[in-house]
This record gives sequence, structure tokens and C-alpha cells, in this order.
Amino acid sequence: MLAPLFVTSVLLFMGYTCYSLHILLCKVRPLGIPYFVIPFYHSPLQRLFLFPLVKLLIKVFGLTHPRFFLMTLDWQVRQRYEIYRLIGSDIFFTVTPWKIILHVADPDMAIEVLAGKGENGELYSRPDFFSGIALFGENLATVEGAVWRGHRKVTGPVIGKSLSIVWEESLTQIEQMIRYYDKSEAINTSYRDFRRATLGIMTRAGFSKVMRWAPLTAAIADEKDGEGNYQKCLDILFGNLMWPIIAPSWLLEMLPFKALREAGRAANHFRFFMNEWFEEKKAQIELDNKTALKHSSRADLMESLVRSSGLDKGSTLETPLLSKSEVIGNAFIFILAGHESTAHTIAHAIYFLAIYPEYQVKLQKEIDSILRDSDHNKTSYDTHYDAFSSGWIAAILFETLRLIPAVIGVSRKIGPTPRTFPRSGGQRPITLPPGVEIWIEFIGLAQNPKYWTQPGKTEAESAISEFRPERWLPKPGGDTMFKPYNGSYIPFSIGTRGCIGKKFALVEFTAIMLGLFREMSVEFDSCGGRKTFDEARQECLAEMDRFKSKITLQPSGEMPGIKWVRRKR
Ligand code: HEM
Repeated sequence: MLAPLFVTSVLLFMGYTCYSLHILLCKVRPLGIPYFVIPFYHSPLQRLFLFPLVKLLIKVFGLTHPRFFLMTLDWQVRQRYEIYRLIGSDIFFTVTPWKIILHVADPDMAIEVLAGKGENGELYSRPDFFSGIALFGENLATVEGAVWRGHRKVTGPVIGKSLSIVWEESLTQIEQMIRYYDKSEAINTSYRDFRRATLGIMTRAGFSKVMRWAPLTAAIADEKDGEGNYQKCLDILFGNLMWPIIAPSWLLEMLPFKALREAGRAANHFRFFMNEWFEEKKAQIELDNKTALKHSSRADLMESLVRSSGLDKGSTLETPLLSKSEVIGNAFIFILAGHESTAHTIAHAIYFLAIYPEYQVKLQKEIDSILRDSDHNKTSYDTHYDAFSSGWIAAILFETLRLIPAVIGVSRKIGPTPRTFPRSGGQRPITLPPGVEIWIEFIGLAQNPKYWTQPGKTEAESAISEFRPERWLPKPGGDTMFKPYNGSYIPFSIGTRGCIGKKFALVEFTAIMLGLFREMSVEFDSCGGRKTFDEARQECLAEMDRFKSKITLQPSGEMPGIKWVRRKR
């Protein structure tokens, strides 16, 4: 009885899948753009089982057709621009039986997709899979249209006003970090160490909570300590975010797998901490309301969020802009987006500087010439940031993000009516059918030789896939950094929906590099003379080619050890 039912269900499913694929292909074929039919695209289970299997098949059978690369995880990192070259087009489709995705390494089209408006006069919206990050409540990254504008109005101005604190706290965190590195041998915990530092900066700038820097393992060892607990919960939560996204935390906590139970518990702890912070801030605001001290000078992100909920007694807000769950949802997205992307970008840059020590010397000369003898702790965002914003520190940041963007791309979807998009190089515009998902591929764009071959040089001489920060420096006698072709370099995305924390990240990166390299230099660990510089360098470059995208780009294996040493003056 069950067997025929099972066979009929399988046949019906297969029939429906073929029919659905046929319908999608009928939409794609007439457009004259290269397309590749692939059986699946990203989902947690495919990530776990199918992608590794395809990778193995490619290796064993030496498969070279683009279709096979497109079925591997994070092909954008491994294929870079080469896949577009192989296909012969800066845009192409992947078609699964359920979805059409357009991959874009064409700058004119990228601009129109990210900054242009759909049929409703609104920006194109993010695909539905983004709704997963509303696990603690809707937030800036998950809402659209007028609601999104409301969230942005609450968060944008206050983030913009936090830059002096970002500068100051970055230097404080780095000072504490250096004290630890001074006593340490080689380390390979840079990614975690910088996450710890940027978390401290976000927590101070956004929530007025002070978290001293300590190596994560030591800081989390003391379970009774609230700060250590908070760090531990974030470390587990962000390392395993996929689980609380696909299942409620109460369910995870009941499952017989330790990792899943821990992820569920971390999500519950996070909710608990945010509730505590919400109530604390509310009480503080209520006190201010009584003393008629509106919007105190210490106003931070959390204050702006809580005030916009109108939940504080004495609030004069007529219509609340956010619910309590949206307040917590936004606290979550700022902690998530605001610490990992910058931390990993700093760690990538540190590894590039270990590979190319000559740039450390240039960076240190720049710091010395700007700060002279003054103590860097006496610097401030207002007096010093601008001086660093068109020199080596900025060039190193831009070049790091060009080669290893914090996120590999952004996506948008076309609404219910067809839309026409321009293409670069005078190619004919393309009209996309409804429902298509568009993936703007940052690495493809930032290594597209049509836009990155330098004037008077060949593509090979321009070393597009290599770390050459000098390409960004102002021309001799000038003071403006190199401006790439519009749309060909957008690691923070563009348009009003682009990254709200861009300036925050630029200031953070600058202060951290200045704090570190004023005192220290970085070098590969030679493992007691057993590893040459060239071996460590090759190992590092090979590891960078294996980076995986897990919220942000990060190592999938172990990076070579590095050592921080006091600068020789
Ligand atoms: C190197 C550092 C960073 C990079 C490369 C980066 C990149 C991005 C990108 C590509 C987006 C997607 C924009 C889009 O879909 O068009 C984004 C969104 C966002 N980022 Fe960042 N980001 C960085 C740092 C930060 C920081 C420090 C914060 C917080 C202070 C932050 C908060 C956010 C938020 C809240 C969003 C959602 C914005 C919205 O939907 O309106 N990011 N970021």
C-alpha cells in the first residue's frame, strides 16, 4: 500500500520539477545570455552534503565545464573573474527547477540593480532568504519600503554620531591586545582576536557597555562573569547561526546533538541579554524623562532604538516607530553586521601585510609622519582621521576589500513585472522576466580586467589578482585616491540601501591599524626555523583561495601562525 503511494509521489514530484524547469528555461532562452542548468542552489542541507560531493567529483574526474564549478560552494572565491572569462560574458544565468539567478560582474548593471527603482517606485527588495535573520525580530536588513525607511531613520543618525567613540575605543582595545601579544609567542587566533576587539568597539559605541579586550578563551573561561558569558554566547551564536535560523531555539535545546543544543542555548542567552539591556536603557531614559533631559549627550544606538519604541514611561512619541521585538532585532543586526565584517577585513589585511612586509614599512612611515612624537592615545577622530583617509592605511583597506570582500555579494529580486537594465560597454540592455533573483558578485566586479587594467599597462602588468595597494594612492602632487569605474568596486554596496556602517568601519580600521603598527610589526612564525618565509607565504595564499563564506568570508582551515614583534626604530 505504502510502496505505490511513495512511487506515485516521487513520479509526481519529478514531473512537476521537469515542468517547472521547462517553464523557467522558456523565459531564459530568448534573452540570448549564457545560462547553466544546475540541479540545486544554496540551502543548509545542500551545503552540508551535496556541495562537498560535487567538489570531490570535480577533483576525481577532472571536470572543467563551468556548470560543475557553479555547483561548488563559494565558487565566487575560487573562480574569481576567470569564470566570466571562460563563459565569455559579464552576466550569466544559473537555472534550477525552482529559481532563475542572474550573476552580475557588469558595473553599469550592478548600479541600476542596487540604486535603481522597481515598478512601485521603491528599491528592488532583498530575496526572501533574508527573512531568516529576523530570528530575534524584524530589523533594518529584513524590512523593505516605508518600514525600512523608518528603521533607517532611527539608526542612521546615531551611528553617524558615534565615530569619535569608535576611534577612541579602537585604540583602547588595541592597547589591551598589544599588552597580551607582547607576552605571547606565535598565534593563529587573529580572526577571533579581532572579532573580540570589534565586538568591544560595537558594544561601547552602540550600547555604552565597556568590554575590555582579553583573548576569548580566557575571557569565557569564567562562567559566572556576565561579560565572559556574553562573549561566549555570541561566539557560539554567530559560529552556528544557521541552526537558530532554521529551527526555534526551544526545539534545538531539546535535540540530542550537543552542537545544536548549544546553538539553541546561545540564542536564548542572547535574547536574555538584549532584554536586560533594553530594560536597563528604558529605566535610564525614564529617569531622564522625569528630569526633562531629553536625548542625553550619551545617546547611543540602544537609546535611539528604545526611545523609538515609545515604551518608556513619559515618552511623548505619538506613534511608535519600532516594536520591542524590532528593537531587539536591530540590536542583533548591528552587533552581527557591525563586528564580524570589520574584524575579518582587518585580519585579512594583517595577513597581506605579513606576506608583503614592504607595505608595513610604508604604513609605519605614514603613521610616524602624521603623528610625529605625539602619543597616539591623545589623537582623536576629529583631528586625525582625515589625514589618514587618503594614504597607505586607506589604500591597504581598499585593496584588501577588493581581493577579499567581507561579503561576496548582495542580491535583489525583480518584482511582478519585467524590468530593463543597462549593460556596460554599449551592450544592448536586457529585459528580465519577473521573479528573477540578481546576484551582484563583488569579486567578479573588482577583478574584471575591463575596468582594472591600468592605463598604459597590460592586464598582466596591472596584477589584478594580486595585492598592490599602491593602485589606490593619489597621483604624485594630488590628494584624491584612485576612483575606479563606477560600480566596479562596491564592497559596501551602493545606493541608499548600502552599508549603514561604512564610515564606522573605515574609522575603526584606520584607528586599529594605527594603534597596532605604530608599536608593532607582524611576521610569519618560522616554527623554530623549520618554515621559510616563502613556504609560509605560499601556505597563506593557498588558504586564502580556500576561504568560505559563512556570513562573511573567512578561513575554512588553519591560517599560518604569525608573530607580533616590537618595531625596530
Ligand atoms: C568592512 C566592513 C563592512 C563591510 C564590507 C560591509 C558591507 C555591507 C554590505 C555589502 C551590506 C549589504 C548592503 C546591500 O544589501 O546593498 C551591508 C549592510 C549592512 N551593514 Fe555593513 N559592512 C561593514 C561594516 C558594517 C558595520 C561596522 C556596521 C555597523 C556599525 C554595519 C551594519 C550594516 C547593516 C545594519 C546593514 C543592513 C543595511 C540596510 O539594509 O539598510 N556594517 N554591509
